[in-house]
Amino acid sequence: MSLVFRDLTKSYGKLVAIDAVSARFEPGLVYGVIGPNGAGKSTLINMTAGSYAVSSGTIELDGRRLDGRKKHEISLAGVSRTYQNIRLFDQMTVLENLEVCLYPLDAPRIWQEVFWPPHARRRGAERRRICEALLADFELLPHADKAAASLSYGRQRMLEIARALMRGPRVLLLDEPAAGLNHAETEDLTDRLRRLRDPERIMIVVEHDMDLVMSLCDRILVLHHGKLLFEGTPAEVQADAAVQQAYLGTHDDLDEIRAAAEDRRRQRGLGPDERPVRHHA
Ligand SMILES: Nc1ncnc2c1ncn2[C@@H]1O[C@H](COP(=O)(O)OP(=O)(O)OP(=O)(O)O)[C@@H](O)[C@H]1O
Repeated sequence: MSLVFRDLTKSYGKLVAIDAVSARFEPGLVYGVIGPNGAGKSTLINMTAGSYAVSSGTIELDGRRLDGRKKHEISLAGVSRTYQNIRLFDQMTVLENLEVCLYPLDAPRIWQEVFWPPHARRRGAERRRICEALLADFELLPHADKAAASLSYGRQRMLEIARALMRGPRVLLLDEPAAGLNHAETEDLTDRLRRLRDPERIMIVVEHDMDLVMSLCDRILVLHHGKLLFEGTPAEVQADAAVQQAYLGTHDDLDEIRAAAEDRRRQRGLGPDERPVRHHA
């Protein structure tokens, strides 16, 4: 099983946001996608998840085209995602936010639940058990019956990731999962994402937080103005002269990445991140 981009391109009018990107993703590995603001990272995620149409090129999973398919079809093919801006059902409970993911799977048998109450009760209990197990993994079980909107920002992020896992995705796309989290929450998130590594799963993480990317990912893709500038291990990315020169190596560019991370925190009404500055290059 692999996910393959071939000459993937996305244009918005005259702006080419993703420019002939080719890449292959293998299961069992965690991939980081980095690049300054506007490099095209979210566009890549949005095309893979079917939120944005592809302008040209192809996306294949297991040799089958994903591009051109509808969002729910791509989801059923095993692709799941989280969003840069958290998208939960705010008024629903934490548990209900997970439960809704199971209804489409139950849809073919839903008439049994309508006409046969004991079956509905049994299946309802089963759904609850599945959701509670996942909530326990994410330490959210004590909050199961609270409204999602009442959770702290960090817990909402965790709930969104838990929701993305509900159908056991083969491709998990995480768009800036650390955005707006403080230092301790980011470390906790990094540990959790490490535990989601699975021999059957491809994980792709778009992130500005270099500590998270460098410590979590097996391979990193560097995007620059929509083009794939470099792909390699964290050590290779940090050591590559071209990447250093074009992206990581200058303080201006590192400052640009940090400014983007701070920007995210400000957008979410959080204070500045006070962790010590660490240089990776
Ligand atoms: N729906 C859209 N319509 C028009 N232009 C868009 C749209 N979405 C993104 N763009 C543009 O495409 C380019 C790539 O944007 P994208 O959000 O993919 O970058 P990014 O690397 O994820 O940036 P950031 O780190 O700020 O999230 C940017 O110039 C952006 O303004």
